[in-house]
Amino acid sequence: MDKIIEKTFNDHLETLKQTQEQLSPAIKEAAMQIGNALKNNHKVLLVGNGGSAADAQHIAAEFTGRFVKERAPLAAIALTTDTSALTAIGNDYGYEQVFSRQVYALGNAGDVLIAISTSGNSPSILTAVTAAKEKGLVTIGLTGKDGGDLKNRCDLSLIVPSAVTAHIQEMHILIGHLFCAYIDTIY
Ligand SMILES: O=C(CO)[C@@H](O)[C@H](O)[C@H](O)[C@H](O)COP(=O)(O)O
Ligand SMILES: [Zn+2]
Repeated sequence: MDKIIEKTFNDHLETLKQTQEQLSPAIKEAAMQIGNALKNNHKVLLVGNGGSAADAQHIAAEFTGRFVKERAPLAAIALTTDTSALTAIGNDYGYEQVFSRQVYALGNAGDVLIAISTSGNSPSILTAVTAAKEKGLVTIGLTGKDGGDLKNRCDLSLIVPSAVTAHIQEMHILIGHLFCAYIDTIY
């Protein structure tokens, strides 16, 4: 176990360093797009599966609640939380459409979709991005590995330089917190 702990910390630190070096400008750009949308009375939608669903919810809650600063509540919704919508859409149309149908229903031009997928290949995430593009949303992909299909479908793709799902997720939540830190500076 000692070896596992040491290796995991070291891998995490290496991923952290590479992510800072490679993604800092893209993180800033994405944060500014989100801030711009919110300032123009648009909202942020978030999607993800498994651990990334938890990340989507975590980030949405920082916006509607607060991150660090006491500021106005901001419009963000994780499309991963409504079990009635998820089970109805999944049951009637197939799991691939659980997020896309909600994006068609709730998304408006100028809103932002944050699509979180470590592989960049989850069909439910790819269809959500397709729906978002059709409706004129700004699409930001948080991914990893080789970026998968998500890489070329989003307006902005932040590809964490790691092949390990857990470390990619660890960077995604850090990136989410950086979005929140930027938003705190403009409100
Ligand atoms: O948290 C983990 C693994 O660390 C899992 O729950 C993981 O999120 C799930 O297997 C997801 O279905 C993976 O999907 P994706 O990140 O490739 O889109
Ligand atoms: Zn996980």
